[in-house]
Amino acid sequence: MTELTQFPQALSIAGSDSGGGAGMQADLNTITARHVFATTVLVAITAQNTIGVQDSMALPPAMIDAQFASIAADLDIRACKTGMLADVPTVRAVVRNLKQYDLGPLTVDPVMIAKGGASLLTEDAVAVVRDELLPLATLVTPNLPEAEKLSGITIKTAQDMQDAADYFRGIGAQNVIIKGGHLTEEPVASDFVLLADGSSFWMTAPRVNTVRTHGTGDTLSACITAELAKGATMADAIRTGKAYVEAAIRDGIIVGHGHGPLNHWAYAEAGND
Ligand SMILES: Nc1ncnc2c1ncn2[C@@H]1O[C@H](COP(=O)(O)OP(=O)(O)OP(=O)(O)O)[C@@H](O)[C@H]1O
Ligand SMILES: Cc1ncc(CO)c(N)n1
Repeated sequence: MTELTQFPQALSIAGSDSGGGAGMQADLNTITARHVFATTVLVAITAQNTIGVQDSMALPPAMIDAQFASIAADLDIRACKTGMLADVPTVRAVVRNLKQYDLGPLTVDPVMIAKGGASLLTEDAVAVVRDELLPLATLVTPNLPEAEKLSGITIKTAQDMQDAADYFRGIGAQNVIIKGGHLTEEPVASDFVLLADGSSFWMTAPRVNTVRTHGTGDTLSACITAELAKGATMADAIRTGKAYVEAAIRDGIIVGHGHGPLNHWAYAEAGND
C-alpha cells in the first residue's frame, strides 16, 4: 500500500495589505507559486495601496492565540515566517505562540516601514523584536534601515553589512541576510548572507530601475519559507528566494499608480520548476 504523505505546508504570520502587493498577500502569492500550501495567522489589517498606508489596526492577542491553536491542532506546518507585527502586544503574542508550537524553521522579516514611509511597527516594539523574537529566528532578513535600527550600526559599506550580520548571529539568529535593496545608487542589488555554520556569501542581481518594488522583502522571505517547507537546505532556499524576487521585479506588471506589486508568475514563466 502506498503511504500517503502530507503536501508541504507553510505559515505566514503577518499583516494584510488591502492593495495586494505586500504583507500577507505577497506571502500567499509567493508560497502558492512555489507549490506549497499557505496558511495564515493574521495579526493586523492595513488599508493600503501602492501609494501608501491609509489606516491600520492590530488584532487582539487572543485572536492571534486562537489562530495559532487552530493551525497547530490540524495542520503539519514545516516552515513559518513573520512579517508586519504592529506593536508590543502583537509581538509578545507571536513570541508566546512560537514557543508553544513546533512550526518548523522560523524566518523573521523584521518589517518596520512600508515603501511609502508609513510605520508598521511601533517604536517601543523594536527592542521587543530584537530581544524576544530574534533569538527564536532560524533566519532573519532585515533591509538596511531595519538592520541599522536593530543593531545600532550605521551601514554604508559592504563591511558594515558584514558587521551587522555578525551582530544578528551574536544575539541568537542562526542565519542572516542583510538585504542591500536600499543602496539605490549601486548598479547591483547585493545581499550579504551569513549561515549558521559561519560560512558567508554575497548574492548579486542587476538593479532594475523601477518603482514597482512593493513587497520585495516579503516575497524574498516567503519564497525562502516555502523552499524550507519543501525540505531545501538554507543556502539553496536563500538562492531560490533571490532568483524568484529578481524575476518578479524584472518582469514587472502595471498595477496601481505608486510602488507597484511584483510579478509572481515571472519565475515560473522563465522556465523554473
Ligand atoms: N530595484 C531592484 N532591482 C533588483 N533587486 C532588487 C531591487 N530592489 C530590491 N531588490 C532585491 O529585493 C530583495 C528585497 O530587498 P529590499 O531591501 O527591497 O527589501 P525590503 O525593503 O524589506 O522590501 P519591502 O519592505 O518592500 O518588502 C533583495 O534581494 C534586494 O536585493
Ligand atoms: C501589511 C504589510 N506588511 C509588510 C509590508 C512591507 O512590505 C507592507 N507594506 N504592508
